[in-house]
Amino acid sequence: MSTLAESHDATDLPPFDHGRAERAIRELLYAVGEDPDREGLKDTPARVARAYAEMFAGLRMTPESVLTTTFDLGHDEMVLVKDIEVWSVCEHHLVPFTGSAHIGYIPNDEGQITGLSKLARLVDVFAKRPQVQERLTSQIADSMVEILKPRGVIVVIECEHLCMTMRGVRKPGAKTVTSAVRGQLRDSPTTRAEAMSLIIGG
Ligand SMILES: Nc1nc2c(ncn2[C@@H]2O[C@H](COP(=O)(O)OP(=O)(O)OP(=O)(O)O)[C@@H](O)[C@H]2O)c(=O)[nH]1
Ligand SMILES: [Zn+2]
Repeated sequence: MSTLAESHDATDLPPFDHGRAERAIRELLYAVGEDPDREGLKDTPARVARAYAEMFAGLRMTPESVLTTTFDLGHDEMVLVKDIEVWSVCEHHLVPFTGSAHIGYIPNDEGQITGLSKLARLVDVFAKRPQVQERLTSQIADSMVEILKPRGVIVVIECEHLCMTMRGVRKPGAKTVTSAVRGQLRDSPTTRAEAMSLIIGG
């Protein structure tokens, strides 16, 4: 499994190689029996390359670059942002998985908290990469621990994987739920139960 440290190498990556992606898409179109030079497809390799650059933009982003703004509000109790939309790409089939992330944390003793939108941005840093849902979940939790140094973190993600819906086992509606719990939220069943009831409840 890749570690948080690996994700920190993101800024060392060369820029997205549009030419290479376009050549690969042309090849793929030949492989499926299509003619990439026919009218309807002639711009497709370039379009797909641009789409992939966007879908995998998180490879070139770091959690430090988004978890920047912190406020010293002195609030030392749980902060929870629910229902953050997730769009990621399954690294096994390169098709989307989509759903919601719920992120809660208990700030450290100084009550140092981050901007709410930064948590949603953090989801995209790790979602916009070839992913598996388990790693997406733990990378979000571990980067919060490392950067915000909170007393506890809980990340719950629920997604539907198109590789299980549009192909293969074909089970639309099946949802995968993953969680990563760190610090006080892991150690204290009462605090964890409170977080879970906030996530599950209205
Ligand atoms: N644990 C985990 N598995 C995933 C995720 N996304 C896709 N998968 C699974 O990855 C597995 C890949 O299985 P393989 O047998 O190698 O591939 P496959 O023949 O295409 O498998 P099927 O999807 O069952 O047709 C499948 O069971 C997928 O459901 C994920 O985020 N986490
Ligand atoms: Zn898949």
